[in-house]
Amino acid sequence: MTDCSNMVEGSIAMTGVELRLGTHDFRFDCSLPPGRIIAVAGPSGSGKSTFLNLVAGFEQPDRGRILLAGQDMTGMHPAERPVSLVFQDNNLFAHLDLFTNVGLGISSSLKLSMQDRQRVSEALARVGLSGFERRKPGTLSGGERQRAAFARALVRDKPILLLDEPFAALDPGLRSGMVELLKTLHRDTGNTVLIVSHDPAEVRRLADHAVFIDGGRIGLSAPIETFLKATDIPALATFLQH
Ligand SMILES: Nc1ncnc2c1ncn2[C@@H]1O[C@H](COP(=O)(O)OP(=O)(O)OP(=O)(O)O)[C@@H](O)[C@H]1O
Repeated sequence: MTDCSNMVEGSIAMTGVELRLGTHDFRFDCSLPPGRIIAVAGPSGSGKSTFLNLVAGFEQPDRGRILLAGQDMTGMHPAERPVSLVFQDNNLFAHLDLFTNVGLGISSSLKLSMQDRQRVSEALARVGLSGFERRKPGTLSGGERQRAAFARALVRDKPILLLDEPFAALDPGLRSGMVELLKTLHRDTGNTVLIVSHDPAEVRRLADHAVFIDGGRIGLSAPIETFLKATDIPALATFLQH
């Protein structure tokens, strides 16, 4: 039977991907389901951010191919890929107000049409930040800043959303609110979410599918029910116990 998953918008596949960074070797092969929330877990230094950076295009493989939505994206610049990103430190520009920060998700030169401006306002409303348009990031709480970063990702309207520990800097109460917001946004957009997480409880609450990375290799890529039962992989068993 032919595997058609790569043809679907939002699918992520790596074939024979190899990369060397300093003394570290990475080798990834995977085909991830589109339209799902996919957790990327693993010990510190195992290669989770590197995996995301390869999908985003911030790292280029020495060998192998990266396919997004069925298209070969190997060698392509991050801006050309069907991805948007949210990092732990939200990457907002401190000297620009929220409207402008979110507008940058649409146009780096801030040439915004009336329709674009409408989209910025709608994205801010969707993350609960209506009325915050003229506020600078420094006047916001950590949770509000992270919601603004989500709004910027939303206006980009890309089929794949990459999240590198987006809630790590937030306290537990805010984290759980952000997990619910992410689930709602995912339900509304149907995009593929790839989220690096150190927190097994977060993985359980969020993910449909999970990838476990250990020593620069994928130890397991499986639906969440299988993943949570795979205690025969010692490093995964340790992760799940935390
Ligand atoms: N540009 C680089 N040059 C040399 N080594 C690098 C480079 N980038 C990453 N590494 C190393 O590769 C390994 C994997 O890094 P990576 O950031 O992908 O791990 P991680 O699983 O995301 O870790 P953490 O959970 O601690 O954030 C680390 O040991 C890191 O120091």
